[in-house]
Amino acid sequence: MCLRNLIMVMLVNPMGIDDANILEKVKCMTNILWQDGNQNFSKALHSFSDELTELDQIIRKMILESLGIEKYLEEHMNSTNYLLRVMKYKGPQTSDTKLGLSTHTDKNVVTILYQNQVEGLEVMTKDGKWISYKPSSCSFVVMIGDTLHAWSNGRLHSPFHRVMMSGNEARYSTGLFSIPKGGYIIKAPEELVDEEHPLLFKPYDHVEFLKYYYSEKGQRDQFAMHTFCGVPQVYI
Ligand SMILES: O=C(O)CCC(=O)C(=O)O
Ligand SMILES: [Fe+2]
Repeated sequence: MCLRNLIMVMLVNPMGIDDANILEKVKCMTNILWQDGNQNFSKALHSFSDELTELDQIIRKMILESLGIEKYLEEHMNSTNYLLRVMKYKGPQTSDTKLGLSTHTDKNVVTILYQNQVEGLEVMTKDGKWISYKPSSCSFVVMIGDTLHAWSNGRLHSPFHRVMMSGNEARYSTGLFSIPKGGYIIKAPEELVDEEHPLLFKPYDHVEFLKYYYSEKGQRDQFAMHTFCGVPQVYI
């Protein structure tokens, strides 16, 4: 079991599919799970991922446009792959609240979450308060990850979030994660760095960062990105 799964050990069972927007890649996974490959399931997962990939790109385009740096659009879109994670959180069978998924920030670019009617997702506000998300069948949660926080030189914030569970019902959720390709160097565009906005993170490779994040030290480090490549700030 990898460390990523160890932190999820409490109530959640995740399954991840790399490149879920490519049908053949989804089939590789469903062929392992079902003898006949379960075509309906693989098609449903693929078309869901495909639609969310489009949504991810619309969101990222809006962000780049709002920051006035559309010229990086193509590079930005080409720098990522997509992972779909499907998760089941067991109901803890008690009215006490139990930790389903521990507090973390996402490490990727953008995450799009969708879930059934069972509540549990909580997001931390900037003043440190937890707010809970009330799910609805027609809403998605968009979460900014550490990569976009670093790339935007802090203009976008990657919030701490967690899942808290109570009661008997299982919570099912899915997340589509846009993830930087290995070897692609994440570096804030020069347009976003100036005297008022000094560089927050040194350029880095996401795969190298993940090696640190999944190390024993990294797993205990809530500010892993800062430790790994943060630029110490001098306040005068
Ligand atoms: O299940 C959820 O809604 C959240 C999952 C999550 O935060 C994650 O996989 O990073
Ligand atoms: Fe998350």
